[in-house]
Amino acid sequence: MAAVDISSVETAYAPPPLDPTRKPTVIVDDLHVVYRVSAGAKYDSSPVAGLRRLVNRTASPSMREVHAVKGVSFVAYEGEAIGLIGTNGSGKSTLLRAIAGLLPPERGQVYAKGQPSLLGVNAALLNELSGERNVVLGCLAMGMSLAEVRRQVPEIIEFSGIDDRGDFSSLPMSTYSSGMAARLRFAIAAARKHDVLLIDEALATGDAEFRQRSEQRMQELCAGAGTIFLVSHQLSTIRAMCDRTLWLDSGVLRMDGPTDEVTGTYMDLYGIPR
Ligand SMILES: Nc1ncnc2c1ncn2[C@@H]1O[C@H](COP(=O)(O)OP(=O)(O)OP(=O)(O)O)[C@@H](O)[C@H]1O
Repeated sequence: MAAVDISSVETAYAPPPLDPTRKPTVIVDDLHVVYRVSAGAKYDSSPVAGLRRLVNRTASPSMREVHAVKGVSFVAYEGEAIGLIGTNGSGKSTLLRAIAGLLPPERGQVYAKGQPSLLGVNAALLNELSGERNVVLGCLAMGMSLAEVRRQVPEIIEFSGIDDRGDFSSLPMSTYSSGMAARLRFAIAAARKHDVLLIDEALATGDAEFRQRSEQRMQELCAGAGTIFLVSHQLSTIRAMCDRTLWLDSGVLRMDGPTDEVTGTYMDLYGIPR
């Protein structure tokens, strides 16, 4: 994507005021996330090499820092569906992982109601197990009882639509297309009520019909007082599903506001036709 001058957005941006009448579900306060990676190409990161360095008291090779999220602050409320947009490497996935508690803040704080669930394209399902076994495992991992899981399995498989063209639920996940796997992941996650559900591009590989169904399910989750964060490069998906959008650029929160306004400014800046 061509370099653009973002300074006009920076100066125009003012964060939305806090709303004391609504219940917050996620508070992110001046969050900074830093990755540390070895700068040396020949760096041996194995435990044995680490122990050797410890015993010999040799210094670790130089580490490079990637400051992926820089001073992000916002408050999310019950019933909101919030889109996260930004170019590649702008820090969207890092922010979601920090909200899920999977990455420690370098500075600042994340406060969240309950345990936010991260539903990503890399969510841990086991390729060698059948779709149905993965549904059982996924539901148990989300804390459902076995009786509840047994009740829910047929409904989850039906919602995912993986059996629409044959009995795929009894086949190993390794035989699924990426779209089918994404549909199953979403169906599993959507089977439970979440206080905070974080979705990272999981819907991008689903077809139009499934996107419509998942949009409806997301609206139901929000109506049940949950908060949803959705990372997507598909601005049409964000516009269809989210009432509010955060725009990240190089780890900095550039805009936070109504989806139409934020995506409109983003599209104008990058010359994307509306
Ligand atoms: N595990 C990691 N180790 C080191 N740096 C990382 C790691 N993961 C991400 N980064 C860096 O952090 C920055 C933000 O990456 P992130 O994946 O959060 O961006 P993103 O907006 O989700 O990108 P995309 O749209 O391409 O998925 C990038 O500079 C990336 O190179």
